[in-house]
Amino acid sequence: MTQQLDVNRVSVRFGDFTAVDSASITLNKGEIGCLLGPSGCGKTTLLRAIAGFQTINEGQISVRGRVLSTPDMQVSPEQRRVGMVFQDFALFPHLNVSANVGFGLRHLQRRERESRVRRLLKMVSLDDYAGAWPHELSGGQQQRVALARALAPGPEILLLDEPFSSLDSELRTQLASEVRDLLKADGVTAILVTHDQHEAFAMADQVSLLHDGHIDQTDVPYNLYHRPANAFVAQFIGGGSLIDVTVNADGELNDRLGVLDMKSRSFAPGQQLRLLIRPDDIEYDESSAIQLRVVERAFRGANFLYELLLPDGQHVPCLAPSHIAADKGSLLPVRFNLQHVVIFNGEHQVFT
Ligand SMILES: Nc1ncnc2c1ncn2[C@@H]1O[C@H](COP(=O)(O)OP(=O)(O)OP(=O)(O)O)[C@@H](O)[C@H]1O
Repeated sequence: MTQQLDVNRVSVRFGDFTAVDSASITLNKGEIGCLLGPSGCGKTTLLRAIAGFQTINEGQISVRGRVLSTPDMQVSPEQRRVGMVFQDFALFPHLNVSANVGFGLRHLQRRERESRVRRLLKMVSLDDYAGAWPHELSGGQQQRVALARALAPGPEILLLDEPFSSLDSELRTQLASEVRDLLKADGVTAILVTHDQHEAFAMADQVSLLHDGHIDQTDVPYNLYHRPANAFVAQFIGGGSLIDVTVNADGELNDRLGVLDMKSRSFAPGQQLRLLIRPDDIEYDESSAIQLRVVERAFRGANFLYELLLPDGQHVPCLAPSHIAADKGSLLPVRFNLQHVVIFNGEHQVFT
């Protein structure tokens, strides 16, 4: 497979502060990557470096084998064949939909330009809106126009910077998977920046989770969830809690969790481990003898997300149907149902 993007050990510093720390990403042609992470982790800085708006202090960025950035050299953004879609649509308000999409195609003959614009509008299902003005379109439609405009010149790589964040959350995930289908159908290589894991999972083939400027893990969404490389990834993805546990004399973890057989995992009695508890690992069960006190609760529509207190003072999350409405301070009968046991020894996951 042809390698399209190669970001090789790139660092970006602002004075003494390292915003991106030796980040590496490779994408093959047609692959969709994602930079995911909390605010301030360096996502936008890295994307800007790939676009050519940001100088780098270490490493190298290449697209299709052509070196675009090193600490000593930087190809300008216009010469990179990189398309960009931003959060705020940024359509030209005085141009209609067709003219917006055709904006980067002015070098083409009129007939060729019109036919490419038609094809792109069809691709984003807006062929009936060619003559419409941006203000006549919904947010989702405007973002599809912005996407068609960015794709019009045939970029070698498309960069999407929080493209759906001004849309409401339901539309966001839906549009993310629609855009994925469009990019896949056209074989476009793309990188999405987002802090929303649902958007990341709906759209990307591989997700790089950034934390304080460095990439903690690059993986397919399934592995980020089920095989998190470290405690940060485990807690960021899926909103879990890591609790301290001790292996008992029989080689089991059995205190408040019900028995988990650790024998096959070669842990020594007395060994201290950390166990990842995700909200859906703890179920409401009115017949259970385990009763945990409610510390916090948040209404999530179909569910309540509870924070529960373990006898030793640690907190765990629990997702319960919203008809189970236990007040703060009351006891909730629960059962641990650990579908996928994720165990950490110190910072690192123990693969079992
Ligand atoms: N031009 C700059 N000068 C100094 N510091 C900067 C500059 N640009 C970004 N930073 C700092 O670098 C860090 C990373 O910023 P960046 O915008 O890349 O984060 P982000 O992950 O995209 O965050 P967000 O999701 O909030 O946009 C932040 O601490 C930010 O304050």
